[in-house]
Amino acid sequence: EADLASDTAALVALQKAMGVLSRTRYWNLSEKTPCFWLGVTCGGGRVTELRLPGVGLVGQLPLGLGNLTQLETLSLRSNMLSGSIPSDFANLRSLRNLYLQWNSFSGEIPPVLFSIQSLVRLNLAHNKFVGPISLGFDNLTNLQVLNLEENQLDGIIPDLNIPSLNALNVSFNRLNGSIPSRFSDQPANAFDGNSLCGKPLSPCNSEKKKLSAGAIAAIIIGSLIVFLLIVLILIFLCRKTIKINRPNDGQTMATSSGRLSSEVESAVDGNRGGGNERNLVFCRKGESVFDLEELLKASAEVLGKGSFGSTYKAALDVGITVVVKRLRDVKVSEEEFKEKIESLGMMNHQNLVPIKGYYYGRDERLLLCDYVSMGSLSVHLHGNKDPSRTSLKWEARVGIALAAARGIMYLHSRRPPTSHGNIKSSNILLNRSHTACVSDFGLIQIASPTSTPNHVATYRAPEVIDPRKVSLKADVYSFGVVILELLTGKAPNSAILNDDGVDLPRWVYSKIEEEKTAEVFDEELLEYKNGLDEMVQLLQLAMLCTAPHPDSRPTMAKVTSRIDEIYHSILLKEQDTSIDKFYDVDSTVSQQFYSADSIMIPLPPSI
Ligand SMILES: Nc1ncnc2c1ncn2[C@@H]1O[C@H](COP(=O)(O)OP(=O)(O)OP(=O)(O)O)[C@@H](O)[C@H]1O
Repeated sequence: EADLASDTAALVALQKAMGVLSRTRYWNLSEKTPCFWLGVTCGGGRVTELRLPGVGLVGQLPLGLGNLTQLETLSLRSNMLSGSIPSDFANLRSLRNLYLQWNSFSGEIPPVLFSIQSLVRLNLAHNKFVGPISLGFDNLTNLQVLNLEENQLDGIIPDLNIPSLNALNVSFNRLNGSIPSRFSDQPANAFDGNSLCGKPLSPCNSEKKKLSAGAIAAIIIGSLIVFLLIVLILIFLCRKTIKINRPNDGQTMATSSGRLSSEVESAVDGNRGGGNERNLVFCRKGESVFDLEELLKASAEVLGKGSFGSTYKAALDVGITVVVKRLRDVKVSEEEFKEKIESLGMMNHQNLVPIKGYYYGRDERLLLCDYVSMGSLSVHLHGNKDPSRTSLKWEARVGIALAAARGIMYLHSRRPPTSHGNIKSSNILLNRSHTACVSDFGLIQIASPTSTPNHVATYRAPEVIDPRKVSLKADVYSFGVVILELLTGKAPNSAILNDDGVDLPRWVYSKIEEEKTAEVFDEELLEYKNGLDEMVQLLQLAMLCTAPHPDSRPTMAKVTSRIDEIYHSILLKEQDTSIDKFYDVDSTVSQQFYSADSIMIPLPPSI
């Protein structure tokens, strides 16, 4: 007979398989009941909810979870789970909500899911499921929401007969054919990124009328003429130098586009000839799926002009989008440049933006990295002050700080340790899962900043006179400024501060000294009255990081573990208040990161 003891056994099996849960702080085995463990909710003496989103679970789910026969909600979203779904999930007879999105589950959609008839919401989006969408879904007679977005599913969309289903999303798979008419009232974007036709997308050309030979010949000749005209226009356009408008503000995305060649081709050409043609060098085998010619042909957009030169987003014809950085002022020899970039290219961590490769010519040095699509932290915090915009939630801010800290800690823990040298909010980028990744690491040691924009200096530790002489402790200082930026919502180079001639740490110090600590926090954070303790803890950490003397600053390892504790304490509180909006009610992760409305709650005058 199943009881709380068998629930506990299931959780212990999960804990054993998932290293991260072994930290007794979160799942303390000496407690009599698991009902107070992180992410666990009980009802009627049994475990009814298990929510562990984004806690770093890695590997395959073990057998045993099937013991949780009263479980109603299982959320393991945004982890790094892989493999398949254990067969004993068939025993989860009460399961209504299963959220497994943003993991790396693979193989065909496991048939065991089709036996969980109680399912109401099933989210398998952003995994690596392959194969067809099975008619087995028809067994799920209570299903209301099915999200299969961004997997690698192929074949047709079967005519699933699930009367309760009111939201289906199969976008970004490899599906083809016509959309069954029963799904024609779904939004068109639920089918994007496939080869589908029929309502709500454009109609399928099912009726092929017979054409005469003459008509066919006329169509072919007509198409050829149009094709030739297009080619001629394209050749004309490519020869003409297309001026790319640069944005005035480095944080604004340019909208006008042209070819990358219009910016860099002449300088690259200068390196060619004499039988000494140079090409792109890729850091990892298997990435060299395009060459310099193709890169130059890519359509390009200026992302901004940073301290090392201009940065472009280049969309190649092969379907890959990369970021190209022109390093204006490379100070090291070619040999040193190659060695350094190749060693930076070996840095492999989920919170770093990987360097893909480079081009080294006489007049032109290009650096290639992955394009990170959801914009920089700087843009999210300060980009658009339109009152109707959505603000970055408190939990998301701390999650970003934690992810960035992990990326930087990875650099610091290399042998020999690598300093980042240029930590700031425009170098912390958010990927599609809103995970923060740190970019531009190590570049300061090979390229001199062409200019020293004000905003670089505002992140720089006071002891750093020569920006190339960076240290691990100087990184900790810059990261401390980023934390203050997250807490205050103020850009370190903002006019309010700079007009008074103070930098962000000094402004915060002065507020604390005046006993006006409450004024330090971003107004948008005031709605999280429950988070005040953690805000103060994070503020204390940021103050330590920005201590004027480098020896007084903690190491990145200490900073990371402290933020980790603060983050988990926030998760635990959310758990206590069981605010459903925090997790999974919606099928998209992004909606969980932002809150639209901010309610002003007065803080005590001093803390
Ligand atoms: N890999 C990337 N993916 C997406 N956006 C990027 C990427 N790298 C840079 N950006 C964005 O492009 C813009 C310009 O970047 P760039 O690195 O040239 O300048 P910066 O970050 O402002 O200053 P710095 O050169 O000192 O790092 C910034 O808004 C940055 O957030």
